[in-house]
Amino acid sequence: MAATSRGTAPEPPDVRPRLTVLSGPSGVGKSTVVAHMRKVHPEVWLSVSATTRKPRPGERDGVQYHFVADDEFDKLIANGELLEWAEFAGNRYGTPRRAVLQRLEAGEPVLLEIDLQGARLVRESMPEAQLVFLAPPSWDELVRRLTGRGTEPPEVIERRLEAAKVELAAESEFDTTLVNTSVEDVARELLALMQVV
Ligand SMILES: Nc1nc2c(ncn2[C@@H]2O[C@H](COP(=O)(O)OP(=O)(O)O)[C@@H](O)[C@H]2O)c(=O)[nH]1
Ligand SMILES: Nc1ncnc2c1ncn2[C@@H]1O[C@H](COP(=O)(O)OP(=O)(O)O)[C@@H](O)[C@H]1O
Repeated sequence: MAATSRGTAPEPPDVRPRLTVLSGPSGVGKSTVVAHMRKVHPEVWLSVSATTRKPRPGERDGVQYHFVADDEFDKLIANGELLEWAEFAGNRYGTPRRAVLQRLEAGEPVLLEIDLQGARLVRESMPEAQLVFLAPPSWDELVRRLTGRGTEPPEVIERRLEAAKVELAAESEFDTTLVNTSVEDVARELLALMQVV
């Protein structure tokens, strides 16, 4: 043992709020869980992504997403303004870098709700992030939820179900799996993982 380390106190536990990444197949209930969590704990900060997807009815710019044109998204990438980005089912999605880093530096927990490719990129650039996988109770229930939401035409649902198969196969890459049977239970478990409660 090196002399300099003798008698030194053990490292204090790492109490820095961590970056938490929530991922899971389209239709599993990520947005529903996050909306419930924010209703119960409005102080929890959720990153608002930029996307080239068109808004769904009821979605507002700057709330669910920053809805941007293709060339604007190109600029965000070129200027290094995205922490990560990915193409998902024909649209691009990315996490604005500055806002996330500012919150983490201010000591606040941060939640990203992003796809599998984005989760992998975050793991590479920020290995201290915790990756949480939201799983459906069953494949049939996932199909029911995605179809029942009624926001996408059949060909888009088909594309998202193809992506879902890939996402489900990657569950073991995540630190924790939460099965979305009850929105309230999952939201509570997620808050506990984020050390909010
Ligand atoms: N990589 C990445 N994925 C994102 C980002 N924002 C949203 N996503 C993911 O993109 C996918 C499609 O999102 P969306 O079109 O809103 O559909 P929904 O999640 O099925 O309601 C989901 O898996 C989201 O988690 C982001 O900033 N980066
Ligand atoms: N625990 C749950 N039980 C039943 N239905 C759910 C549950 N969680 C979400 N849903 C429903 O499933 C559909 C997809 O949820 P959504 O939050 O849009 O998924 P995602 O954001 O993962 O694509 C919505 O119609 C939502 O109301």
